[in-house]
Parts: sequence; structure tokens; C-alpha cells
Amino acid sequence: FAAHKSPLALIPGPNKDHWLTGNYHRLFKDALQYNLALVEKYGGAVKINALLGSQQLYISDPLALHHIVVKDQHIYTETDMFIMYVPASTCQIYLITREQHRKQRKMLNPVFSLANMRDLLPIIQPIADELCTILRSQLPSDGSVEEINVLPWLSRGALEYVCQAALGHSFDALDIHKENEYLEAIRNLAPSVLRLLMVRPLIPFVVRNFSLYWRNRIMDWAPLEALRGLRRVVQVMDATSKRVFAEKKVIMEGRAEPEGPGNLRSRMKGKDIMSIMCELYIISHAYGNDVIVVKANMSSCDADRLTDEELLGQMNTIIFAGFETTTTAIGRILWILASRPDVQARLRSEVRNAKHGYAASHGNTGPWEDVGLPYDLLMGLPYLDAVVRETLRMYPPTSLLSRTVREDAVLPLYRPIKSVSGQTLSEVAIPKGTTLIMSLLAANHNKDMWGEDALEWRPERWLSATGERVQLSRDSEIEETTDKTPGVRDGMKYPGVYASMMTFLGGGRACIGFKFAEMEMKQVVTTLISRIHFALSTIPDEKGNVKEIYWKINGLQVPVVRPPAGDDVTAQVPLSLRLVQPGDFI
Ligand code: HEM
Repeated sequence: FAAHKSPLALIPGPNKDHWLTGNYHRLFKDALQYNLALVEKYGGAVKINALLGSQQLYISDPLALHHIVVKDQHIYTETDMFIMYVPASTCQIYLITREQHRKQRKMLNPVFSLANMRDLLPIIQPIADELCTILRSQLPSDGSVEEINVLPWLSRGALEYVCQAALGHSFDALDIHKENEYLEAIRNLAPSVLRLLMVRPLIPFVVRNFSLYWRNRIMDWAPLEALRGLRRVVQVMDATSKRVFAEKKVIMEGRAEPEGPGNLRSRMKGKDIMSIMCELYIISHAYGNDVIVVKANMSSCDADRLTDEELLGQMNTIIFAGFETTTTAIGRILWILASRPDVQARLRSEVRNAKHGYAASHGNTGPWEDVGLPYDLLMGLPYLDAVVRETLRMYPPTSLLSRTVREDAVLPLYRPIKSVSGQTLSEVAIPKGTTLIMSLLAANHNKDMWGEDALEWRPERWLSATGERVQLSRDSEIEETTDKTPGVRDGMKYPGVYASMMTFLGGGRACIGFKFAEMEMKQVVTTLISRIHFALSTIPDEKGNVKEIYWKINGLQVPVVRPPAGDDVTAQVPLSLRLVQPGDFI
């Protein structure tokens, strides 16, 4: 398409807010209202002004998203910026091809299978128990309240979850007496990446044109402390995963004894991702590809050896992808339960009844609060499921994702839009090289699909009139839908892997860890609310101000405390906690 005839010219959108940053500042900074207003005004495809005068398309239309992530996913791939940025942040600069991605993904699929989740759940229950014990130990035994910022504890817990499952390694993140360089590094990763939002478009240029030596020199000289901060973070992450990997290899090659029974490695029984991949790695390097074919149950044309770098890159990606997201999601749920005592009481009652029932049928006479629910029971609790689903719909931890269009393309729209000249457009032509922003946030709030109450947090939408889960035909993917299925209208639905929401994306790049995330969130929430009551803070500080939590949406979600009680910047979730009392049930 010639530049002066760009088809994007037809598509309506807001004027520039700033000559350099276009609309980006408003889109990525405290941006819930701005994002929703864009869609309300312009529809499911909006032209926005990006950095350095470029133009991008902001997409939330369900049919268009189906084409992007499923039907024509080979055309709409990660942006150069993304492909290069992520491996760069693991200290390796290389491109992952579609084929490599497919192979690695196929290798990882069994690790995240339902069967593995069932086995993993009891192994990781001690993390939730420890988190609960730590919080309880800070509460007065007389039942009075204590204000605690729960966020650091949730993030320590989430790190343990993902590291134990991914690396089969504990960083003792819940032990505050241990220095935890790794926890600090990984906590700083997402904020560092966000701080570099405005320089990210330059990264492909630098990577293509400068060697590693010069890239490092540029990092040293550039007046950007955030860049050097990111490099430090990455170095710690990289060194740590290399160390864990080396230890695993020694044990798996039989050159060292595994530690005794009861310890994490023995409990995990090699079910963590690193062990599974390490086994494949060792076998493939010792015997060649034929054995990996058998082990990974792949067809021979898929067989490939993993290099050290690929394996370590995978580990770092999984930990990065699974840490911040679940921390935020659990923080959101606790904040909602604190704001809605009625919901909290109903949920606690459901959990108590399930634990009572399970304990009775297994001859367990201990306190019901200590019972760990098995996978199928936990995942089948209808109200818990509705609370988790509705929270993930309304507040997706990742709100915007980018893709680049690799060839001239046409995107059909489910709901036509009006062009700048007033024509009705039921499809939009997109020139090769255009960047698309997929708005998971706007998709999950689309009134066309979710109904007039789309902006309300209403767990009941996931329940039948008698309080059972609405039929989603399979647990996580909708195969047969009716217009009564939430998020479905006239047979159309968003192409998400998790019901019809876009929170975990859909298609070949969908979140591979969504079942793990769901299980972790449910396990942590049920364990905590069995023993602890959560409320919004009402305790005034020395100046008489009460902390009001406000969630900023800036690509991720950041809970802050508004002035005058807070600084509007520091991520925190201060809540009033006390031990559960008999009246805290329905
Ligand atoms: C509530 C929690 C989570 C949310 C909302 C979430 C969301 C997402 C989204 C939206 C993507 C697509 C990113 C893109 O294409 O640009 C993604 C990818 C991914 N997620 Fe998650 N995620 C969560 C938890 C987890 C967990 C716990 C793990 C691992 C234990 C995980 C592992 C991954 C991996 C490895 C990818 C890359 C998949 C690929 O490219 O094939 N995620 N996640």
C-alpha cells in the first residue's frame, strides 16, 4: 500500500495527545477509563497515534481477534520489539522462529496437562499453608484487627509457586530472614520493563545494528538508569537459573545423590518443568534425537535438541510470565473480598462445607481449616470458580498485547465501524508492518458480548439460577455454546482459552500456564479465607487519613494508595486482617 493511500487513513481514532508519544501515555498510564472510552466512541478497531509519529490499530472486536490469534496467526506475530526484547532480557539475543516455538510448546504441553496439575496440587499446598501461617502469626489472638500490606507476602508466595513448579527449587521466598536477591530481581523485572516503554521501539534497531559488545557499551553510556537496572535484574535471574540447572544436571546424570525424603526434590518426583526438560536435554545430548522422540512422544520430524540457552530462556520466561500475573490476580481477589463482606462470607461457607465433606468421607478428624482439597473438588466449587472467573474477566492482569502484521491483510469485523468519511466498514485493510494492539481489557468489557452489565463485577453471571456452574461444556474451553454462555452472542465469542474471555489469550500463543494459575489462585484463596478475615483498612494513620487502595492500569495492574494516606506510586495492598470468627459465614 502506498503511504499516501494507507488504508489506515479511513479508520477513525483520537487526535494526538503529544507530538512524541502520541496517545501512548494515556493508553498505558492509569488507563482503564481511556481504554474503555476509545472503544465506546470508535468501536472494535481504532487508529491510535503511537510513539515517534507512527500509527497503530487498537483492536477489541471478537472476529478480528479471532483472525489475529487463531485463523491467521502466522500473519500476526509478536512485534520485533517483543521477540528481541524478551530473549535479550535473558541475556540472549536471538529470534525464536514459529517452528522453534511450536516445538518448545509441544514439549511443554504435557507439563501443564490436567494429569500433572492433579499431581502437583498436593505437593504445592504447603506454600499456601506457610503463607497463611505467616499472616496469622501477625494477628492478635483476641480477634482484633491488624493492618497488613499483603502484597509482598503474595508475591513471595507466587514466586515460591512458580519456582517450585518450574524449577523444582525453593528460594525460601517466604523466609524474610534470608536475603533474597532473586526475589528482588524478579520483582523489579516488570517495573523496569514498563519504565522503558518509551525506548522499546529503538530496541530492534540497536539489536540489528550493534554487536553484543557495543550494546553493552550503549547500556553503560545511555542516560537511562532503568536500562542498567534491567541489566542487573537479568544478570541475577540468569545466574540463578544457570546454577539451578547445573545442580539438576548433576543429579539427573547420577553424579550426585538427590536429597533425602521429605525435601522438595523428592516430593516433586521430577514433576517440575526443569526436571522434565532437563531429562529431555540430557537424553537428547547423550543419545541423539531418536530417544527424545520416544521421551517427548513427538513425531521424528519434531525432534530437536534443546540448547542450554533455549532451556534457560524457557525457565526465565515461565517464571516471568507466571509470577507478576498471579500475584496481581490474587491481590485483586483479596481486595474484592475485603470490599464485599457478603461475597467473602458466602465463599468461606462454600469452602468450609467442601472441606467438612471431604474430611468426613476420608475419616479426617482434624480441624476443617487444615484440610487441603484435591484438584477436582477445588476446581469444581461453583462460587469460588465464579469469583475467580469474574475477577479475571474484569481485571485481566495483562491488559494490552502487541502484534505486527507480516503481510498486507484484511481483518473482518463482527461489529462494523464508521470510517472517517461516514462509510460503514465491515472489514479493515491493514498494510504489512502495521503494529496492532490487542486490548484484552476492552474485549473483556465489551457490552455487545457480555451484556449491559459488562462493567459490573458480578460473579453470578457464571452461575445458574440454582447456584451451579454454568455449562462451559469443557472446563476451560467452550466447544458448544449457547447465547446463555457468558460472553457469547449470536454464536460469536472471543477466542480465549479460558471461557470466552481474553485474559489468557487464545490460539497458538495462549498462556500455557493458565490451569496452573487457576489452581494456584484457588488454593491460596481457599487456604487464606479458611483462617483469616479480610476487610478494607479503616485504621487512620497519625494524621487521621485512611488508606484507600486504587488500581492503576498501565499495561499491567498496579495497586497504590491514594494521597493523602499514600504516595500514589508504591505498589501495595494494605488490608485489615483478623482471625475468622463464627459470624463470618452465611
Ligand atoms: C493470572 C495469571 C496469568 C495470566 C493472566 C497470564 C496471561 C498470559 C498471556 C495474556 C499470555 C500471552 C502473552 C503474549 O502472547 O504476548 C501468556 C503467555 C504465557 N504464560 Fe501466562 N498468564 C498467567 C499465569 C501464568 C503462569 C502461572 C505460567 C507458568 C507457570 C504462565 C506461563 C506463560 C508462558 C510460558 C507464556 C508464553 C506462551 C507462548 O508464547 O507460547 N502464565 N500468559
